[in-house]
Amino acid sequence: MQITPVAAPEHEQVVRIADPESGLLGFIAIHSTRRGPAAGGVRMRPYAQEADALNDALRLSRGMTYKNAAAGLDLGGGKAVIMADPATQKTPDLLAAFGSAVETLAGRYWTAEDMGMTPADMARIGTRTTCVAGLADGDFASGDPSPITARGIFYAIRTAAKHRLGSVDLTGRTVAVQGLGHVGHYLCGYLHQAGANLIVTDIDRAQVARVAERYGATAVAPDAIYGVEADIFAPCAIGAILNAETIPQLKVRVVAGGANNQLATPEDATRLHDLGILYAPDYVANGGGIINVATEILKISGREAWVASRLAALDDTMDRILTRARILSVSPAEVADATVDEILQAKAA
Ligand SMILES: NC(=O)C1=CN([C@@H]2O[C@H](COP(=O)(O)OP(=O)(O)OC[C@H]3O[C@@H](n4cnc5c(N)ncnc54)[C@H](O)[C@@H]3O)[C@@H](O)[C@H]2O)C=CC1
Ligand SMILES: O=C(O)CCC(=O)C(=O)O
Repeated sequence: MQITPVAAPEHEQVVRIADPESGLLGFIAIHSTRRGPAAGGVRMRPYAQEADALNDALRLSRGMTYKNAAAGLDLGGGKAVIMADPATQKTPDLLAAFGSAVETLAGRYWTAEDMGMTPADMARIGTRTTCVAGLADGDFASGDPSPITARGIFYAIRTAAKHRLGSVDLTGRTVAVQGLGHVGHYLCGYLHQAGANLIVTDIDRAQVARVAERYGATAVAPDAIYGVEADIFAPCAIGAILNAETIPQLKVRVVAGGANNQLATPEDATRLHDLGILYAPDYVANGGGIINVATEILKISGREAWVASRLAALDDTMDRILTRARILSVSPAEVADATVDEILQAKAA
Protein backbone atom coordinates (compact mmCIF):
# COMPACT_ATOMS: atom_id res chain seq x y z
CA MET A 1 0.00 0.00 0.00
CA GLN A 2 1.37 3.41 -0.96
CA ILE A 3 0.00 6.36 1.01
CA THR A 4 1.38 9.61 -0.38
CA PRO A 5 0.66 13.10 0.98
CA VAL A 6 -0.90 15.53 -1.49
CA ALA A 7 -0.48 19.29 -1.07
CA ALA A 8 -3.84 21.05 -0.70
CA PRO A 9 -3.64 24.45 1.05
CA GLU A 10 -7.32 24.61 2.11
CA HIS A 11 -7.33 21.09 3.58
CA GLU A 12 -5.85 19.66 6.77
CA GLN A 13 -4.64 16.46 5.13
CA VAL A 14 -5.01 14.78 1.75
CA VAL A 15 -3.51 11.44 0.78
CA ARG A 16 -3.27 9.51 -2.47
CA ILE A 17 -3.92 5.84 -1.80
CA ALA A 18 -2.61 3.17 -4.18
CA ASP A 19 -2.49 -0.58 -3.84
CA PRO A 20 -1.42 -2.11 -7.17
CA GLU A 21 -2.16 -5.63 -5.92
CA SER A 22 -5.89 -5.02 -5.44
CA GLY A 23 -6.20 -2.26 -8.04
CA LEU A 24 -7.07 0.40 -5.45
CA LEU A 25 -6.34 3.95 -6.57
CA GLY A 26 -7.92 6.99 -5.02
CA PHE A 27 -7.74 9.84 -2.51
CA ILE A 28 -8.84 10.55 1.04
CA ALA A 29 -9.34 14.23 1.78
CA ILE A 30 -9.71 15.60 5.30
CA HIS A 31 -10.91 19.17 4.99
CA SER A 32 -11.36 19.95 8.68
CA THR A 33 -11.40 18.21 12.06
CA ARG A 34 -12.19 21.42 13.92
CA ARG A 35 -15.63 20.18 15.01
CA GLY A 36 -14.67 16.51 15.43
CA PRO A 37 -13.37 13.60 13.37
CA ALA A 38 -13.78 14.19 9.64
CA ALA A 39 -16.81 12.24 8.39
CA GLY A 40 -18.07 11.67 4.86
CA GLY A 41 -18.68 8.78 2.52
CA VAL A 42 -16.52 7.09 -0.07
CA ARG A 43 -17.48 7.46 -3.73
CA MET A 44 -16.58 4.93 -6.41
CA ARG A 45 -16.62 6.23 -9.98
CA PRO A 46 -14.69 5.52 -13.16
CA TYR A 47 -12.98 8.94 -13.16
CA ALA A 48 -11.13 9.58 -16.45
CA GLN A 49 -8.07 11.07 -14.76
CA GLU A 50 -6.51 11.30 -11.29
CA ALA A 51 -6.92 15.08 -11.36
CA ASP A 52 -10.70 14.65 -11.69
CA ALA A 53 -10.82 12.25 -8.75
CA LEU A 54 -8.66 14.53 -6.58
CA ASN A 55 -10.77 17.55 -7.46
CA ASP A 56 -13.94 15.65 -6.50
CA ALA A 57 -12.42 14.58 -3.17
CA LEU A 58 -11.35 18.16 -2.38
CA ARG A 59 -14.74 19.66 -3.24
CA LEU A 60 -16.77 16.91 -1.56
CA SER A 61 -14.74 16.99 1.69
CA ARG A 62 -15.11 20.75 1.97
CA GLY A 63 -18.85 20.27 1.41
CA MET A 64 -18.92 17.80 4.31
CA THR A 65 -17.41 20.38 6.70
CA TYR A 66 -20.24 22.73 5.77
CA LYS A 67 -22.90 19.99 5.81
CA ASN A 68 -21.91 18.64 9.21
CA ALA A 69 -21.78 22.12 10.74
CA ALA A 70 -25.16 23.06 9.22
CA ALA A 71 -26.65 19.89 10.73
CA GLY A 72 -25.19 20.78 14.13
CA LEU A 73 -23.07 17.63 14.29
CA ASP A 74 -19.83 17.36 16.25
CA LEU A 75 -18.05 16.11 13.15
CA GLY A 76 -15.54 17.60 10.73
CA GLY A 77 -15.51 17.18 6.97
CA GLY A 78 -13.84 14.50 4.90
CA LYS A 79 -14.48 12.35 1.88
CA ALA A 80 -12.81 9.59 -0.12
CA VAL A 81 -12.93 8.70 -3.80
CA ILE A 82 -11.93 5.47 -5.49
CA MET A 83 -11.20 5.43 -9.21
CA ALA A 84 -13.12 2.35 -10.36
CA ASP A 85 -16.37 1.30 -12.01
CA PRO A 86 -18.60 -0.07 -9.23
CA ALA A 87 -20.35 -2.35 -11.73
CA THR A 88 -17.22 -4.16 -12.88
CA GLN A 89 -14.18 -3.30 -10.75
CA LYS A 90 -15.41 -3.46 -7.17
CA THR A 91 -13.70 -6.46 -5.55
CA PRO A 92 -13.50 -7.61 -1.90
CA ASP A 93 -9.71 -7.11 -1.97
CA LEU A 94 -10.00 -3.56 -3.25
CA LEU A 95 -12.55 -2.68 -0.54
CA ALA A 96 -10.37 -4.28 2.16
CA ALA A 97 -7.35 -2.33 0.91
CA PHE A 98 -9.40 0.86 1.16
CA GLY A 99 -10.22 -0.11 4.78
CA SER A 100 -6.48 -0.41 5.49
CA ALA A 101 -5.92 3.06 4.04
CA VAL A 102 -8.65 4.52 6.28
CA GLU A 103 -7.09 2.80 9.30
CA THR A 104 -3.74 4.54 8.72
CA LEU A 105 -5.48 7.86 9.48
CA ALA A 106 -5.98 6.69 13.07
CA GLY A 107 -9.54 7.93 13.60
CA ARG A 108 -9.15 11.30 11.89
CA TYR A 109 -11.47 10.15 9.04
CA TRP A 110 -14.67 8.07 9.21
CA THR A 111 -16.07 6.60 6.01
CA ALA A 112 -19.58 5.54 4.92
CA GLU A 113 -21.60 5.13 1.69
CA ASP A 114 -21.52 7.60 -1.17
CA MET A 115 -22.19 6.95 -4.87
CA GLY A 116 -21.53 3.38 -5.94
CA MET A 117 -21.40 2.01 -2.39
CA THR A 118 -23.62 -0.25 -0.24
CA PRO A 119 -23.78 -1.46 3.40
CA ALA A 120 -22.24 -4.78 2.25
CA ASP A 121 -19.25 -2.82 0.92
CA MET A 122 -18.94 -1.07 4.28
CA ALA A 123 -18.77 -4.49 5.98
CA ARG A 124 -15.86 -5.41 3.69
CA ILE A 125 -14.10 -2.14 4.47
CA GLY A 126 -14.78 -2.86 8.15
CA THR A 127 -12.61 -5.97 8.06
CA ARG A 128 -9.61 -3.60 8.17
CA THR A 129 -10.81 -0.53 10.05
CA THR A 130 -13.19 0.43 12.86
CA CYS A 131 -13.69 3.89 11.34
CA VAL A 132 -16.54 2.83 9.06
CA ALA A 133 -20.27 3.51 9.47
CA GLY A 134 -23.38 2.77 7.44
CA LEU A 135 -23.06 -0.90 8.46
CA ALA A 136 -26.06 -3.22 8.39
CA ASP A 137 -25.15 -5.06 11.62
CA GLY A 138 -23.42 -4.45 14.91
CA ASP A 139 -23.66 -2.07 17.86
CA PHE A 140 -25.15 1.27 16.77
CA ALA A 141 -25.28 0.07 13.11
CA SER A 142 -27.22 2.66 11.10
CA GLY A 143 -27.55 0.79 7.78
CA ASP A 144 -28.09 2.40 4.38
CA PRO A 145 -28.29 6.20 4.92
CA SER A 146 -30.09 6.92 1.65
CA PRO A 147 -33.73 6.55 2.83
CA ILE A 148 -33.03 9.18 5.52
CA THR A 149 -31.15 11.35 3.02
CA ALA A 150 -34.22 11.17 0.77
CA ARG A 151 -36.57 12.03 3.63
CA GLY A 152 -34.53 15.16 4.37
CA ILE A 153 -34.55 16.17 0.70
CA PHE A 154 -38.31 15.67 0.62
CA TYR A 155 -38.65 18.09 3.57
CA ALA A 156 -36.36 20.56 1.77
CA ILE A 157 -38.50 20.35 -1.37
CA ARG A 158 -41.65 21.06 0.63
CA THR A 159 -40.03 23.99 2.42
CA ALA A 160 -38.69 25.45 -0.82
CA ALA A 161 -42.14 24.96 -2.37
CA LYS A 162 -43.67 26.89 0.52
CA HIS A 163 -41.32 29.81 -0.19
CA ARG A 164 -41.55 29.91 -3.98
CA LEU A 165 -44.81 28.15 -4.92
CA GLY A 166 -46.89 29.30 -1.94
CA SER A 167 -47.59 25.92 -0.31
CA VAL A 168 -45.87 22.80 1.02
CA ASP A 169 -48.60 20.76 -0.70
CA LEU A 170 -47.03 18.91 -3.62
CA THR A 171 -50.28 17.46 -4.95
CA GLY A 172 -50.30 17.92 -8.72
CA ARG A 173 -46.85 19.56 -8.73
CA THR A 174 -44.34 18.24 -11.25
CA VAL A 175 -40.87 17.30 -10.04
CA ALA A 176 -38.03 16.45 -12.44
CA VAL A 177 -35.62 14.00 -10.80
CA GLN A 178 -32.10 13.43 -12.16
CA GLY A 179 -30.51 10.20 -10.88
CA LEU A 180 -32.55 7.26 -9.61
CA GLY A 181 -30.00 5.41 -7.50
CA HIS A 182 -30.20 4.96 -3.75
CA VAL A 183 -31.28 8.52 -2.97
CA GLY A 184 -33.28 9.39 -6.11
CA HIS A 185 -35.29 6.21 -5.96
CA TYR A 186 -36.40 6.72 -2.35
CA LEU A 187 -37.10 10.39 -3.07
CA CYS A 188 -39.42 9.42 -5.94
CA GLY A 189 -41.33 7.24 -3.46
CA TYR A 190 -41.89 10.17 -1.07
CA LEU A 191 -42.88 12.51 -3.91
CA HIS A 192 -45.28 9.99 -5.42
CA GLN A 193 -46.89 9.46 -2.03
CA ALA A 194 -47.31 13.23 -1.71
CA GLY A 195 -49.22 13.34 -5.01
CA ALA A 196 -46.50 14.84 -7.22
CA ASN A 197 -46.07 13.98 -10.89
CA LEU A 198 -42.59 12.74 -11.76
CA ILE A 199 -40.37 13.28 -14.78
CA VAL A 200 -37.23 11.20 -14.36
CA THR A 201 -33.92 10.34 -15.93
CA ASP A 202 -30.82 8.22 -15.30
CA ILE A 203 -27.98 6.98 -17.48
CA ASP A 204 -28.89 3.50 -16.24
CA ARG A 205 -32.00 2.38 -18.13
CA ALA A 206 -32.88 -0.30 -15.59
CA GLN A 207 -33.23 2.36 -12.86
CA VAL A 208 -35.50 4.42 -15.12
CA ALA A 209 -37.69 1.43 -15.95
CA ARG A 210 -38.04 0.56 -12.24
CA VAL A 211 -39.18 4.06 -11.23
CA ALA A 212 -41.42 4.50 -14.28
CA GLU A 213 -43.21 1.28 -13.47
CA ARG A 214 -43.42 1.77 -9.70
CA TYR A 215 -44.48 5.43 -9.64
CA GLY A 216 -45.94 6.07 -13.10
CA ALA A 217 -43.06 8.47 -13.84
CA THR A 218 -42.43 9.90 -17.30
CA ALA A 219 -38.91 9.07 -18.54
CA VAL A 220 -36.72 11.44 -20.54
CA ALA A 221 -33.18 11.17 -21.94
CA PRO A 222 -30.36 12.29 -19.55
CA ASP A 223 -29.64 15.56 -21.38
CA ALA A 224 -33.35 16.39 -21.76
CA ILE A 225 -34.00 16.69 -18.00
CA TYR A 226 -32.73 20.30 -17.89
CA GLY A 227 -35.32 21.56 -20.37
CA VAL A 228 -38.49 19.88 -19.11
CA GLU A 229 -41.47 21.93 -17.93
CA ALA A 230 -41.76 21.28 -14.20
CA ASP A 231 -42.22 23.09 -10.89
CA ILE A 232 -39.14 21.64 -9.21
CA PHE A 233 -35.84 20.16 -10.39
CA ALA A 234 -34.28 17.63 -7.98
CA PRO A 235 -30.69 16.72 -8.94
CA CYS A 236 -29.79 13.38 -7.30
CA ALA A 237 -26.78 12.16 -9.32
CA ILE A 238 -23.45 13.86 -9.94
CA GLY A 239 -22.18 17.36 -9.10
CA ALA A 240 -21.61 20.55 -11.14
CA ILE A 241 -24.84 20.02 -13.10
CA LEU A 242 -25.96 23.60 -12.42
CA ASN A 243 -23.71 25.57 -14.74
CA ALA A 244 -23.63 28.19 -17.50
CA GLU A 245 -24.86 25.68 -20.05
CA THR A 246 -27.69 24.01 -18.11
CA ILE A 247 -29.15 26.89 -16.06
CA PRO A 248 -30.51 28.83 -19.09
CA GLN A 249 -32.37 25.66 -20.13
CA LEU A 250 -34.27 25.31 -16.83
CA LYS A 251 -38.05 25.86 -16.86
CA VAL A 252 -38.61 25.36 -13.13
CA ARG A 253 -39.09 27.70 -10.18
CA VAL A 254 -37.25 25.63 -7.56
CA VAL A 255 -34.07 23.52 -7.53
CA ALA A 256 -33.90 21.23 -4.50
CA GLY A 257 -32.20 17.87 -4.59
CA GLY A 258 -29.71 15.52 -2.99
CA ALA A 259 -26.62 15.59 -5.20
CA ASN A 260 -23.49 17.00 -3.60
CA ASN A 261 -21.85 20.10 -5.12
CA GLN A 262 -24.66 20.89 -7.54
CA LEU A 263 -23.26 24.34 -8.41
CA ALA A 264 -20.32 24.23 -10.81
CA THR A 265 -19.13 27.63 -9.51
CA PRO A 266 -20.39 30.08 -6.86
CA GLU A 267 -21.53 32.38 -9.72
CA ASP A 268 -24.08 29.73 -10.71
CA ALA A 269 -26.01 30.49 -7.51
CA THR A 270 -26.32 34.09 -8.70
CA ARG A 271 -27.35 32.90 -12.16
CA LEU A 272 -30.24 30.93 -10.65
CA HIS A 273 -31.20 33.83 -8.38
CA ASP A 274 -31.25 36.28 -11.31
CA LEU A 275 -33.62 33.97 -13.19
CA GLY A 276 -35.97 33.81 -10.21
CA ILE A 277 -35.21 30.14 -9.53
CA LEU A 278 -35.07 29.34 -5.81
CA TYR A 279 -32.08 27.14 -5.00
CA ALA A 280 -32.20 25.06 -1.79
CA PRO A 281 -28.51 24.74 -0.79
CA ASP A 282 -27.45 21.14 -1.40
CA TYR A 283 -25.50 20.55 1.79
CA VAL A 284 -28.51 21.56 3.86
CA ALA A 285 -31.04 19.63 1.76
CA ASN A 286 -29.03 16.38 1.84
CA GLY A 287 -27.85 16.35 5.45
CA GLY A 288 -30.16 13.48 6.45
CA GLY A 289 -27.65 10.79 5.46
CA ILE A 290 -24.84 12.06 7.64
CA ILE A 291 -27.28 12.65 10.50
CA ASN A 292 -28.17 8.97 10.30
CA VAL A 293 -24.51 7.93 9.96
CA ALA A 294 -23.58 10.17 12.92
CA THR A 295 -25.60 7.98 15.29
CA GLU A 296 -23.15 5.18 14.52
CA ILE A 297 -19.96 7.27 14.69
CA LEU A 298 -21.00 9.11 17.87
CA LYS A 299 -22.67 5.99 19.36
CA ILE A 300 -26.03 7.61 19.98
CA SER A 301 -28.82 5.56 21.57
CA GLY A 302 -32.46 5.99 20.54
CA ARG A 303 -31.49 6.49 16.91
CA GLU A 304 -34.94 7.01 15.36
CA ALA A 305 -36.05 9.77 17.73
CA TRP A 306 -32.65 11.50 17.55
CA VAL A 307 -32.64 11.38 13.73
CA ALA A 308 -36.22 12.68 13.54
CA SER A 309 -35.43 15.65 15.80
CA ARG A 310 -32.22 16.47 13.89
CA LEU A 311 -34.05 16.28 10.55
CA ALA A 312 -36.73 18.63 11.85
CA ALA A 313 -34.02 21.05 13.06
CA LEU A 314 -32.32 20.89 9.66
CA ASP A 315 -35.63 21.69 7.98
CA ASP A 316 -35.97 24.74 10.27
CA THR A 317 -32.45 25.77 9.26
CA MET A 318 -33.42 25.54 5.59
CA ASP A 319 -36.54 27.60 6.29
CA ARG A 320 -34.48 30.30 8.03
CA ILE A 321 -31.94 30.37 5.18
CA LEU A 322 -34.65 30.77 2.54
CA THR A 323 -36.39 33.45 4.59
CA ARG A 324 -33.18 35.43 5.07
CA ALA A 325 -32.29 35.09 1.39
CA ARG A 326 -35.71 36.52 0.47
CA ILE A 327 -35.34 39.44 2.88
CA LEU A 328 -31.84 40.25 1.63
CA SER A 329 -32.72 39.42 -1.99
CA VAL A 330 -29.63 37.23 -2.42
CA SER A 331 -29.09 33.58 -3.28
CA PRO A 332 -29.79 31.08 -0.47
CA ALA A 333 -26.35 29.59 -1.22
CA GLU A 334 -24.75 32.84 -0.09
CA VAL A 335 -26.80 32.89 3.12
CA ALA A 336 -26.05 29.21 3.85
CA ASP A 337 -22.29 29.71 3.44
CA ALA A 338 -22.31 32.81 5.64
CA THR A 339 -24.37 31.00 8.31
CA VAL A 340 -21.96 28.06 8.41
CA ASP A 341 -18.87 30.29 8.32
CA GLU A 342 -20.21 31.91 11.50
CA ILE A 343 -20.71 28.50 13.14
CA LEU A 344 -17.18 27.43 12.17
CA GLN A 345 -15.63 30.66 13.42
CA ALA A 346 -17.54 30.41 16.71
CA LYS A 347 -16.08 26.93 17.22
CA ALA A 348 -12.59 28.19 16.43
CA ALA A 349 -12.83 31.09 18.91
N1 LIG B 1 -26.38 7.99 -0.33
C1 LIG B 1 -26.58 9.00 0.49
O1 LIG B 1 -27.15 8.81 1.58
C2 LIG B 1 -26.16 10.37 0.14
C3 LIG B 1 -25.91 10.73 -1.16
N2 LIG B 1 -25.64 12.02 -1.48
C4 LIG B 1 -25.42 12.40 -2.86
O2 LIG B 1 -26.57 12.08 -3.65
C5 LIG B 1 -26.18 11.73 -4.97
C6 LIG B 1 -26.69 10.33 -5.31
O3 LIG B 1 -26.15 9.40 -4.38
P1 LIG B 1 -26.62 7.87 -4.36
O4 LIG B 1 -28.05 7.80 -4.73
O5 LIG B 1 -26.15 7.32 -3.08
O6 LIG B 1 -25.72 7.28 -5.51
P2 LIG B 1 -26.03 6.00 -6.45
O7 LIG B 1 -24.73 5.61 -7.03
O8 LIG B 1 -26.84 4.99 -5.73
O9 LIG B 1 -26.98 6.62 -7.58
C7 LIG B 1 -26.58 7.61 -8.48
C8 LIG B 1 -27.42 7.44 -9.74
O10 LIG B 1 -27.11 8.53 -10.62
C9 LIG B 1 -27.04 8.01 -11.94
N3 LIG B 1 -26.28 8.94 -12.75
C10 LIG B 1 -24.93 9.13 -12.80
N4 LIG B 1 -24.62 10.09 -13.69
C11 LIG B 1 -25.79 10.54 -14.21
C12 LIG B 1 -26.14 11.52 -15.16
N5 LIG B 1 -25.20 12.24 -15.77
N6 LIG B 1 -27.45 11.72 -15.45
C13 LIG B 1 -28.40 10.99 -14.83
N7 LIG B 1 -28.13 10.03 -13.92
C14 LIG B 1 -26.85 9.81 -13.62
C15 LIG B 1 -26.42 6.64 -11.77
O11 LIG B 1 -26.68 5.81 -12.89
C16 LIG B 1 -27.12 6.15 -10.50
O12 LIG B 1 -28.33 5.47 -10.77
C17 LIG B 1 -24.66 11.87 -4.99
O13 LIG B 1 -24.30 13.16 -5.43
C18 LIG B 1 -24.27 11.69 -3.53
O14 LIG B 1 -23.02 12.28 -3.25
C19 LIG B 1 -25.64 13.01 -0.54
C20 LIG B 1 -25.88 12.72 0.76
C21 LIG B 1 -26.07 11.36 1.22
O1 LIG C 1 -24.64 9.65 3.89
C1 LIG C 1 -23.51 9.18 4.00
O2 LIG C 1 -23.20 8.04 3.70
C2 LIG C 1 -22.43 9.91 4.65
C3 LIG C 1 -22.47 11.34 4.37
C4 LIG C 1 -22.01 11.68 3.02
O3 LIG C 1 -21.07 11.14 2.51
C5 LIG C 1 -22.72 12.75 2.35
O4 LIG C 1 -23.62 13.34 2.96
O5 LIG C 1 -22.37 13.04 1.21
